[in-house]
Amino acid sequence: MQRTMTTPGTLVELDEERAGSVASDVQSSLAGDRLIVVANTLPVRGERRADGRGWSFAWDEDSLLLEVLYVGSLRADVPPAEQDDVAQALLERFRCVPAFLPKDLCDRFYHGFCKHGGRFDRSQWEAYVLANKLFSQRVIEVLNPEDDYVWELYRSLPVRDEILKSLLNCDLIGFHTFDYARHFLSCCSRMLGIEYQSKRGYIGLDYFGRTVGIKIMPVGINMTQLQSLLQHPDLERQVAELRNQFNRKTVLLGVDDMDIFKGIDLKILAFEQMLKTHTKWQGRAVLVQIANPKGGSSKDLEELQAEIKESCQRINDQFGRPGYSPVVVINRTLSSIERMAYYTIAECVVVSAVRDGMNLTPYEYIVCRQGLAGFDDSGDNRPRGKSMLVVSEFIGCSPSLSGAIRVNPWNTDSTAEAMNECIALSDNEKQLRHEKHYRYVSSHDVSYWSKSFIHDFERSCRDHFRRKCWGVGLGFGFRVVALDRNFKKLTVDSIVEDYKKSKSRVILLDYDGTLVPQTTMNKTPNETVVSMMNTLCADKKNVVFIVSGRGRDSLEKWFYPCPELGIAAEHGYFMRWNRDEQWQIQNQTSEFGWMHMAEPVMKLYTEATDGSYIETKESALVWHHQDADPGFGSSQAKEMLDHLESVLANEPVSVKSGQHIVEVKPQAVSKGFVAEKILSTLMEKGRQADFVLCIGDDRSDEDMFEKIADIMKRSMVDPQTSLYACTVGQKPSKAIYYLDDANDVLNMLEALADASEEDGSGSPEETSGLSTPEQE
Ligand SMILES: O=P(O)(O)OC[C@H]1O[C@H](O[C@H]2O[C@H](CO)[C@@H](O)[C@H](O)[C@H]2O)[C@H](O)[C@@H](O)[C@@H]1O
Repeated sequence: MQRTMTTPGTLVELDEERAGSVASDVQSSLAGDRLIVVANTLPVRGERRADGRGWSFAWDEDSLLLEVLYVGSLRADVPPAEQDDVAQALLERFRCVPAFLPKDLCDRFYHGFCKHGGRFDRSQWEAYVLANKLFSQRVIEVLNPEDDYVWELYRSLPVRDEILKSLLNCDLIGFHTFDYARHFLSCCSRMLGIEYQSKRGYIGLDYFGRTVGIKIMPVGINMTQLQSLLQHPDLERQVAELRNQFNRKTVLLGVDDMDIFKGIDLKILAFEQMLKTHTKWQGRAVLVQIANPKGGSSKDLEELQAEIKESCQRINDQFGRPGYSPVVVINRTLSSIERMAYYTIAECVVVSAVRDGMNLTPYEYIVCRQGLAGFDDSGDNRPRGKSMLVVSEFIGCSPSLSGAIRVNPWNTDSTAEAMNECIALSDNEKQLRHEKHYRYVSSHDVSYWSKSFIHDFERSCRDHFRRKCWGVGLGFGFRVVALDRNFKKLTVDSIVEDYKKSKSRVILLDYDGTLVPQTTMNKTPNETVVSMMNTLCADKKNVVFIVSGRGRDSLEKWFYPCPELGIAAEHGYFMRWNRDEQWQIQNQTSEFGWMHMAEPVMKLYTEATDGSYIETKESALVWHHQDADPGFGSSQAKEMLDHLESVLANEPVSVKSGQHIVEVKPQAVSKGFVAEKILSTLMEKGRQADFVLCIGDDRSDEDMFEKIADIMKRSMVDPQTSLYACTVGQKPSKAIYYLDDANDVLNMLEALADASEEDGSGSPEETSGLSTPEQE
């Protein structure tokens, strides 16, 4: 996040000095453009020295190493007294900034919250929040908001609102697969009502004035690192030992962390099934399962381990013989070289996780099976390696491995068949599949992935230098908001002051979402609103209008007790200056043949979208989807908007979406024209306005804000006019002011009502007069 200023509560601008005051000693020693990677664990392994004095650290060769500054936790329990020294050493030697998480917190946040598939546990969620807080404190210590890019690597996203909204403070959010991104986008739509747009191949979500980029790119492995391990002198020896141990048997291999999502139990059952149905493999095939212990304990994990043990016992009893154990489970963490030796001898790797992030096991396997041989000299550029994969369709690497056999791991029979097919295929077929995979894995490695991300990252942040971002709120309420430089909260004192000074005022008020909250079921204005309208209207300096998309019947009924109130209904198709006046009809629109074209289209969508309905107004048709399934309703609305636009392309209408509605209305009708009409009528009567207040919450109100700004330029109002164009809710708008909600609007109007004079006082020449042009 660049150029972001953070402050609790409402919008208050921080000056550059204060914003930069988070700079620490660490930061000043690492000045310049930097990328900070925040991840659960640092790519460093730490061990207490044998003599017990101090610590030794080394890069973790299983991690993805990038030339960046890392912030993350350390996989070692460092006592508080030693933490400062360890932090200093890690920063100087590894560019790593450790967040020291107490072991108990680590267990609850990672093994508990992130890895537990059962019921929601609030204390684990609190641990997750606390752990993230500790991470963020470390990030803040080293962050230079003007120069740094922060890249956060999340491993799981199991909680809804808070995590979703916090994530949307980012500029770019990456996913390994389209499938994961699709779920995320659907959550944004269903929970927050935000729809994505796709422009030139890039997906973006508009949120609080910013565009949050969505990137889909699976991570790769570190080819350089793996290839150097392939040259390790121990590898050849270890491969030879394993070949000897498995003595020409066909090895199927599983390499997984021991946790409840990896489907190790399902894999073993499928292997048993394969031995039963394809008996030729009895005595010839071995399943080697490396189960890397990850620490942590739970009832689920204990049950799983007991089940695995029991299955292995059963299979080995039934199919084993001297010198042959069909299932071998290795319950320890292997060194990288040992693991590579197993990959090298395996005919097939089986990944049967029921859920996983990316899972790079198949990628490592493919590279090991290629070995250092490169391409042979037969001239056809064909690698000599053979590799076969059975992969769960629920893991991130699955879509990239087009030569693998994809399975639903819950389906034991089909996984068993896939295992058989993999090992039984011809060598030629195995080579072709391997070739395809190797080309992909070797070209889409981690450096390709990180370059692509950094490129998109820079593109997403490019705009920041032109716009102003603000940090608003605290904790989970924190949002990054990009707004126009002049956008500010409307303060009651300043508007009241201008109100009192002015002599001819125009007050234009939208209805839904402005005078009544969008969430209220009963839309009738309450007594306070009615009485406030009357007080404002009683001041002869005021012209007050309700400017709404609603039909004239309801507005007329609701505001019957307000005889002096002007009403513009159906976005101004109908207008009257007070209750005694006849409705004026926007006379440029008399052709409504388009309704016969629009209605059947809306009917189609209504039939297909449970909870939706059509509202037929005198000049417009509205399709409502507020009561439909949120995700489905908004996707149908999008589709309908396109559909109507193409059907009505040659008609004089506009098709617009609003708060859970899609509306078709005459082109010549808009709230902007209403504003223009009122102000020009007053000007013609020599009562140019010198105070204009215009408030609204949705897109149709933006027409008013735009038109009023234009009117100011065209001198239709007094050059000294106090112009208050105000949107409801902090969001990008053509208005210069905002109020937070309908409550704020009512408080502000109440202050204006209090400052009003019942008969407008002043001398007659000073008043604008409320009589309509017609009455005069
Ligand atoms: O211009 P406004 O005063 O903001 O009115 C705009 C629309 O208001 C009505 O729709 C709204 O209320 C409906 C419930 O009464 C709700 O279902 C919908 O989502 C809201 O947008 C009215 O029915 C529309 O014709 C107006 O255009």
